[in-house]
Amino acid sequence: MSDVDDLAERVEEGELRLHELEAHADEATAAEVRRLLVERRTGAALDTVGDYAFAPEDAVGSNIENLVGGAQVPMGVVGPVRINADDPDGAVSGDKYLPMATTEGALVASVNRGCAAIRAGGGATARVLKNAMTRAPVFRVADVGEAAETAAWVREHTDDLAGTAEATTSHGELREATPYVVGDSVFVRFAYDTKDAMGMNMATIATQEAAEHIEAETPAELVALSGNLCSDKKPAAVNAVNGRGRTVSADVTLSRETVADVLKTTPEAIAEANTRKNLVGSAKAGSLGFNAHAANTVAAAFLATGQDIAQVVEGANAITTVDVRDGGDTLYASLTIASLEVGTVGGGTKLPTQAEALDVVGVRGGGSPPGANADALAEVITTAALGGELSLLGALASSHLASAHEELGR
Ligand SMILES: CC(C)(COP(=O)([O-])OP(=O)([O-])OC[C@H]1O[C@@H](n2cnc3c(N)ncnc32)[C@H](O)[C@@H]1OP(=O)([O-])[O-])[C@@H](O)C(=O)NCCC(=O)NCCSC(=O)C[C@@](C)(O)CC(=O)[O-]
Ligand SMILES: NC(=O)C1=CN([C@@H]2O[C@H](COP(=O)(O)OP(=O)(O)OC[C@H]3O[C@@H](n4cnc5c(N)ncnc54)[C@H](OP(=O)(O)O)[C@@H]3O)[C@@H](O)[C@H]2O)C=CC1
Repeated sequence: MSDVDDLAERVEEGELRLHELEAHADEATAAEVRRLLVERRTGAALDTVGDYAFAPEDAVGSNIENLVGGAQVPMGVVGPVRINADDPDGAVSGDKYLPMATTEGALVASVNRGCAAIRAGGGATARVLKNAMTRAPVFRVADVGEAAETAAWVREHTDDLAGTAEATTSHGELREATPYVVGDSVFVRFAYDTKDAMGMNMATIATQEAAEHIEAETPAELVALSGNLCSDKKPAAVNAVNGRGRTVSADVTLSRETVADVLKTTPEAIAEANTRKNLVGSAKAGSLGFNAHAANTVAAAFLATGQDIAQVVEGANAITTVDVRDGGDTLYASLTIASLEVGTVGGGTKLPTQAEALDVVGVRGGGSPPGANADALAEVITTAALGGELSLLGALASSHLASAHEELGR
């Protein structure tokens, strides 16, 4: 009997649990045993799932549990994204390609068209305006008096809390610790500069120590290390207003000719579509996203480059503005993403296809100075997403959305 059959039988007999296989076999064999068992129990064939390119030992223990194989998503590329041309003040300058992984036909073509328009306009300007990954524990106190006492202590001891939190990391820096009181609950929203890491593990580990410091010095007792005022992976106005991860803005000015040649419409039609759709429509919908589809570029770039895909929720907190200028000769457009949570170290960024995708952008690993690579990635994603906004607004304004998806998307 092979190792695989023997281990599968031990699981069937209840001697081993599915997640205990790595204690008895290497990671590749453990995954093979799981595929066999899942195939037997469900009738599914997992031949393609089992045909994956990463080394299982690189993923098990840091990226995945109960590994069975790999999910493959087609990857395309857009660009070049022309950004901060001859402008040394941005985190990135020049022409960059951006890999995008998606199954939505017409998406890459659309973002690519927007990038062509941006190039024709001489390129976009982009800036990271804030870098603040947050974690907000919730504490229990007896009453409002104790809550006020705790909040005051936090406000007066931010430097002490920074010392405690930063002892857990050689890269993270505590920027803010903002208390919020709701009756007998106290929340403290810790915000860190996490350099090139997206920073959720880093911030969580640092905040555990800081929370224990608060418990030692105040009447507060920790209830939950994440009290949802962070706010991670849930739609939340706090992120849209205060930012989370990188807050990034990009803008471009296009000539009337470029709008006509590349986007097949006029500046006025794009501006009207933006106002009625992205502003009025979003307001009527009660949306946090005053944009057309920023999440499309964010999600596809996140999948390609090893980001935490659930944080597309925050990446959709974006506002698109459009303005007809110079008496109708030009179209000004901007996209501001309030909470774009990206890293070039940590998480999924070390896996092979993801690392290669980061190489395409030129931002694999730690930057010089630390934080520079994640800032650059944030600027490139935001600029490409601005291209996506221009292209979709153009398609809507010229009634090309349905036909484009008939042709490329089904
Ligand atoms: C499909 C296009 C781009 C055609 O657009 P077009 O203007 O007919 O294309 P073109 O052949 O004239 O080419 C113009 C440029 O587009 C790019 N381009 C053109 N074709 C390709 C291609 N095959 N592959 C790669 N790039 C392509 C390329 O950059 C090209 O320039 P060139 O390089 O040739 O100098 C256009 O009609 C379009 O963008 N439509 C909109 C589609 C779109 O934005 N879909 C997004 C997803 S919709 C969604 O998920 C969200 C939604 C809609 O529900 C949100 C909401 O509620 O609004
Ligand atoms: N714990 C949680 O609550 C949550 C976790 N996640 C997951 O967290 C992971 C991402 O967390 P994250 O903290 O980014 O990654 P990691 O946990 O992988 O940690 C990254 C570490 O890399 C080190 N590092 C080396 N070079 C640099 C550099 N140039 N800049 C910054 N750090 C550097 C830092 O170590 P050092 O700190 O020692 O300096 C840093 O803590 C993802 O897998 C995500 O899915 C997502 C949501 C919530």
